[in-house]
Amino acid sequence: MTGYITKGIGGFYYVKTSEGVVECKPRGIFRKQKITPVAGDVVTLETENGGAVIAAIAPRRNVFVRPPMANLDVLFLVASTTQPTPSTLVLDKLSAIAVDKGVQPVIVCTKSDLAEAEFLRSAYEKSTLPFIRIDYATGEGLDDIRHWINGRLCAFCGNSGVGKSTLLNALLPDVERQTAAISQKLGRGRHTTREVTIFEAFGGRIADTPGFASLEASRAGFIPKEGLEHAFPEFGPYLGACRFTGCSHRSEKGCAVRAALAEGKLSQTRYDSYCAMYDEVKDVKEWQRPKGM
Ligand SMILES: Nc1nc2c(ncn2[C@@H]2O[C@H](COP(=O)(O)OP(=O)(O)OP(=O)(O)O)[C@@H](O)[C@H]2O)c(=O)[nH]1
Ligand SMILES: [Zn+2]
Repeated sequence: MTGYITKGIGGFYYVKTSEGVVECKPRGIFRKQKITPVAGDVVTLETENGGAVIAAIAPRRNVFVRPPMANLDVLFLVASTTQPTPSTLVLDKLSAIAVDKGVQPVIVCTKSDLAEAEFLRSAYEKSTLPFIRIDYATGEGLDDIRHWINGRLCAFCGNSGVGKSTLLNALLPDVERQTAAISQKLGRGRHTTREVTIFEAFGGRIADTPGFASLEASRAGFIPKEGLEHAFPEFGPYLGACRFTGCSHRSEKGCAVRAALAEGKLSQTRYDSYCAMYDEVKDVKEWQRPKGM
């Protein structure tokens, strides 16, 4: 029997299969191999001593350590127009890590009733990142989010106070009922919201990830300087067209990326974020790079 892990608590895992949610433990072999199953993992279950055990974990498309989850398709980067003030650098760092891990970032702008969304919209207009403006008065943007969720495993991340819970509740008014239903099945009295929990909704899956509230780019991933240009997908058409191979796109003559920027084909804030990220990693030596990210 196969399924995917919806939640893991205290060494137990809850696996959604075609026959419902099954509580199980991983086989001892995983501990020996130092592999920890995480929410989102696709697993094969077998019966051992009358109980279900995780016998195999399918190869992961990607994995995050904090919050622990695997096989993410879409990361919604939630930013508010104000309160808190948005930072394109933070958004660009997180989106770069997402792209580097093969996750589609989608920028979601909240609190459009409190301040203009124009600053954020124009920052992403020349990027390839989808930009969704939410307006609860008209319902604008909510269908776009539902479309992105359809058929995919998604998570929401953003600073405290940007409006993630508000958005989730607007999308899924019965979220509390679902949470209750799932925790009842979990039994054992372990009712906690600290763990990643995956819900099914809108033809896809949403990971409720408390940890993504404080997702810190520096902990979530490390992109070496050679990889950085690929984490800004809109640079793609210009890569390889620079005069010098190995061009860092900062000050070299004949740089096609800078030419595109000068022609207004690229966003200045995105380019500035690229340069800031490049500066942060340019002197990090091979042996100093964080492992396992
Ligand atoms: N005016 C306005 N207020 C909003 C909007 N979205 C959220 N808020 C308010 O902003 C505050 C924070 O919203 P939350 O949904 O709790 O934010 P969060 O991102 O879940 O915050 P954490 O739980 O701390 O991570 C609440 O008082 C919300 O009512 C919006 O679109 N417009
Ligand atoms: Zn260049």
